[in-house]
Amino acid sequence: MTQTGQAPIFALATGAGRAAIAVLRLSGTGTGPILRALCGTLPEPRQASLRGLWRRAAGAEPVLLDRALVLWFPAPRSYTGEDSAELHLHAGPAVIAGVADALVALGARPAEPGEFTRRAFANGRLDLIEAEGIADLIDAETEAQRRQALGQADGTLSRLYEGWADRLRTALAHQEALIDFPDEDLPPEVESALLAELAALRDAMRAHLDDAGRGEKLRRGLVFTIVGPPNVGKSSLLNALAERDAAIVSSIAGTTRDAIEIRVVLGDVPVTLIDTAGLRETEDEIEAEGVRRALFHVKQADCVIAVTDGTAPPSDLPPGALLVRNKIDLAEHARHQSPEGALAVSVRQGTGMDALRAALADRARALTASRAGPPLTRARHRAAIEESAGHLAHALDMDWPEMRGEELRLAMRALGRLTGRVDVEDLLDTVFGQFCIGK
Ligand SMILES: Nc1nc2c(ncn2[C@@H]2O[C@H](COP(=O)(O)OP(=O)(O)OP(=O)(O)O)[C@@H](O)[C@H]2O)c(=O)[nH]1
Ligand SMILES: [K+]
Ligand SMILES: [Mg+2]
Repeated sequence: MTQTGQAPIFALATGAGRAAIAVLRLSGTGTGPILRALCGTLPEPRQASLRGLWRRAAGAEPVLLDRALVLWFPAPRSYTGEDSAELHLHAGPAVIAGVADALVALGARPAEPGEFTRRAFANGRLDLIEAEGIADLIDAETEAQRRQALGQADGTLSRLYEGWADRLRTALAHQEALIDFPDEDLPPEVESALLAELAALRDAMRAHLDDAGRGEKLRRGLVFTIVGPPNVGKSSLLNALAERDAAIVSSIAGTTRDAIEIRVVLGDVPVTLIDTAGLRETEDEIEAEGVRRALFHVKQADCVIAVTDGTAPPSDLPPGALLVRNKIDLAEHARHQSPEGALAVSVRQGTGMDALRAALADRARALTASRAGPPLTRARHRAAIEESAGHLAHALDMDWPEMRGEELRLAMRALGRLTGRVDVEDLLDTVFGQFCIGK
């Protein structure tokens, strides 16, 4: 990883679309001279200064492109750790294009997605876990997601993993002492303390892994699938929760065929709510495909909302399904007994809907609320920690010190890949490719 000498890159840091201001970011060797060519003099470091931005071509009159606030961040005190700048332009497309052209003429090139953050990583400004936290912060839609992402971006999660890596390093040093001085009279406590520490570390990792994917679910959002027999009011329920007519409702059984997905926020967690075809035996080929899709979405769901109108709920409901008995406004349905634990509602009249919304929000929170400590948030982290814990478990099974040492080294490596300390070149494209351009 190179520390310096990176070519200058630029990108819009703000989104596309009509706006008052567009922030253009510039970073890399040569940012200073480019800025000077563009606006005459370098502003004071880290102070917003109003400057005219000029295009100067040989043999032509200089052209004023915009008057903009310019910020100059000399290395290393910048996001990337390189010489960087921000241009706060008027956000018109012609202004942005004109300045971009001028930057290209001055030797800069448009940035790849995530390239600024990748440089920040290369310059040791943040580790991989923190970089992923920044990507999540950009994507966070709810307060709960924001909190989790910030805990990762600000290093809380990295400190947990670094703490394990430090303990492992110490354990490895003790193990090596046992290998190097087999005949010395090392007190027997050294080995027993080492084994106890390895077991404690393995258990800490397992406890962190064994969290039912809470952090990963909060990051991604949840899937709640609505199922039930035809005509019980599944689509009506989806529309009520979405507060719009997303799905067709009719008195004809078999109305819904394709699964219909909408995004809602329940309990401060983004949830994809899926309405499905009514479950029944059918000769109709299209409806049968709808039923097949419904069952697929039941399998994928974090929570199944099983709707009935007082008739028997679908058999084979997954454990934890939320039972909803609809149409209690109708006399012929009101006399049915609610299945145990079912919420009785009338989607049409709104009866019981607040209780149902509250129950769904509770469910969403329960599936995602972190327990002790910062949660695991990505499959990449899970894989590395599983690998590390696996090597620790092997190490504990080994009687030969050399083999135990080898397992400990492998456990270290897996942890090192987490924060990006070792062996990560092949990972970088995957991690940074997920970023938007300009970050
Ligand atoms: N009386 C009453 N009718 C309702 C209620 N909820 C839905 N309905 C009616 O029940 C009928 C079926 O509603 P849908 O929402 O299409 O039912 P569905 O379960 O999606 O039906 P399929 O997609 O065909 O499986 C419609 O005529 C709705 O207006 C309710 O709470 N009370
Ligand atoms: K229907
Ligand atoms: Mg329907």
